[in-house]
Amino acid sequence: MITIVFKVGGSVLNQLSPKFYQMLVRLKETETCNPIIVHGGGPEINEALSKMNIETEFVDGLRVTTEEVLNIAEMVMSGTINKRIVASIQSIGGNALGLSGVDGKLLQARQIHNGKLGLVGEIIEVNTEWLSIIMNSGGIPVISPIAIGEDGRRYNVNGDMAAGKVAEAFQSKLILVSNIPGVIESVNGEEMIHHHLTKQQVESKIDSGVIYGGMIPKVRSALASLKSGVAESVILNGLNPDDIKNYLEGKAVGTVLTEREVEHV
Ligand SMILES: Nc1ncnc2c1ncn2[C@@H]1O[C@H](COP(=O)(O)OP(=O)(O)O)[C@@H](O)[C@H]1O
Ligand SMILES: CC(=O)N[C@@H](CCC(=O)OP(=O)(O)O)C(=O)O
Repeated sequence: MITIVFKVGGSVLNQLSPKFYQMLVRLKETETCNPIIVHGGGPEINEALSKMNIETEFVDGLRVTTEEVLNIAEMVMSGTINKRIVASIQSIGGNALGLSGVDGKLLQARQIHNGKLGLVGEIIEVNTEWLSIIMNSGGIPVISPIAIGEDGRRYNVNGDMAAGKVAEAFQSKLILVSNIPGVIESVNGEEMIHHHLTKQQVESKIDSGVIYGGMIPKVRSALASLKSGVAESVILNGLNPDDIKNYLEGKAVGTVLTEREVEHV
């Protein structure tokens, strides 16, 4: 059975309709695919930090992470958010197992940018054995992107980047579920969605500022995972559950990312 990695962004987590989880449970029950959820939690981490009067800063969509910030990110993502998703799936009869990248060394990371962003990591290895055991036992893994280093330290990893690496490890499709209908650009005062973007187009839209903030790690990790054999990556609107259904039925929704130009876009 094929695996599909669903990255659920913090932007959309609390607004997802029960239909979303029902669809995942149905995909699993009908043996259409093995879903894996990797989630984020940026807005809730911001909220927790602000309540504690801790300032936070992002560089190209990545949070500068001190030990203090890491502890809060872990509390929010591996604790509250992860268990909330697991409970949502369980409440509709699904069987979910919530873990962070630290558990069972599920996600091994190393520090990036020579530590300039603090305890921010990138995934170097995914423990597919543990994940396969969960999936083969009927479970839906729900993963929080706090990872563990070979040095034994925990690292904060952007959710999109973690999801891209999990998709890469399983050579699976990657569906990035966010609160926008895809990559949007304002042309002559009107907003349009790019239904298809290549690597080259993405880089030029980052340079020109059309793609900014949290969309940067999203598009970059989607493209990076493609290089390693992932069939396709797509950015979809989780606020419209039909988007995902339509996408799985082969209809043109959201923004599909490919290495190069393809026909039928
Ligand atoms: N060209 C773009 N099209 C759509 N959204 C964009 C674009 N560039 C930047 N963004 C921003 O990226 C956000 C999605 O990234 P992020 O907030 O990290 O989402 P998530 O929490 O779902 O991972 C959008 O809400 C929007 O503010
Ligand atoms: C290093 C880094 O930036 N980590 C992210 C992890 C959460 C995340 O990615 O959340 P979204 O998916 O909601 O954006 C952060 O601390 O916000």
